[in-house]
Amino acid sequence: MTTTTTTEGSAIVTRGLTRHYRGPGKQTVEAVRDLDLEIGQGELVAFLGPNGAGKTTTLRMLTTLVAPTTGTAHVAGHDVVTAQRDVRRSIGYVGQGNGAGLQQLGRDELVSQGRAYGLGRRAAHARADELIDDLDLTAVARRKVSTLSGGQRRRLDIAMGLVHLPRVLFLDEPSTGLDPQNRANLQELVRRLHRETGSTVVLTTHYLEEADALAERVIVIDRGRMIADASATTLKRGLRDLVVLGFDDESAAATATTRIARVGAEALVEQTGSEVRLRSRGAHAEVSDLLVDLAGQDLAVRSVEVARPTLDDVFLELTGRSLRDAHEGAATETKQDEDEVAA
Ligand SMILES: Nc1ncnc2c1ncn2[C@@H]1O[C@H](COP(=O)(O)OP(=O)(O)OP(=O)(O)O)[C@@H](O)[C@H]1O
Repeated sequence: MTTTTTTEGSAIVTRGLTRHYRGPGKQTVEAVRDLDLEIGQGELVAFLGPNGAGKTTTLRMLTTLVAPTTGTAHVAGHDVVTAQRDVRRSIGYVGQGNGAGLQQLGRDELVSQGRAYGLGRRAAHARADELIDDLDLTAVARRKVSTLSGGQRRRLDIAMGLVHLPRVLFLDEPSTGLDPQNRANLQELVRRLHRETGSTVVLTTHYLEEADALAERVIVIDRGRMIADASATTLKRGLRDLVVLGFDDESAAATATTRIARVGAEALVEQTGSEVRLRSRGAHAEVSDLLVDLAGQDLAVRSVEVARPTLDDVFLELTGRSLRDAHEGAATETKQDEDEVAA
């Protein structure tokens, strides 16, 4: 059965999308709560949030792998509950595990995937060769999957997700576990794919830098709820720069902290050893006035660093917690696999 949403041009539309699981002690875990979302054709979107925020559950509902408890979701115009086959035909999904079979050659995996999506033998071979070319997989394609590096396997997984030219590509934490160089390569690959194919790309990440560098739109998720939805630039607009002033020693920094707090031009003064950290809206203008004032007090500033706001600052502003801390805290929680509340 094919259903069509009323929202023209949208790749993804959700209304009140919610998923509960049964957690330890039989209490209900609200993994995703009341998500209203609209993602247009051709957008590149990142779901950003700490461990356990609900990113994977959202992706699994949008890819028909998990049924919503309540609410609705349409992907490429099809209902994820009543038109699962249509949804699956329209999407590519690269999950957190490696999708490729270990003993197969990379190219054979691509061909098998094409066949699984209904391509004829000749078409599946042609598509595999096209992807090998496009994604620079020539060396990878001739080797057994078990011998590939983490970065090579992720690239092969992405190629497998693209075999049937999906309208919407979902990537669940594509660069987790990769070293910085491979992460940068993978991000470049995603950017290029998005540019060249015009597909909608939705990825999850808990790397702030990745969301910042890659996505046109960042949807911040925390504790199952969407708490922000905008471009990284818009999210950071209005937040203060971080200014770190270095002094000769702790006592000079303490005197400077008192002075800065008294002058009151800057906000959130905090001393750590011989450094003073503060937030400033117009760091460049304010800091030069401050340096003149401190020099007038015989307080020599030995170093000045000014950092623009990051997405971590956005998360802190929204939740009162740093994303990095939230991430570590949640990582200690246990997952109760296979103990799901029936939808
Ligand atoms: N199968 C399951 N059974 C019970 N609880 C689950 C299950 N899957 C997820 N959860 C719980 O649902 C919440 C959301 O988990 P989810 O995996 O969606 O988060 P996430 O943002 O993708 O995290 P990560 O970055 O660690 O992948 C967590 O509290 C998690 O423990």
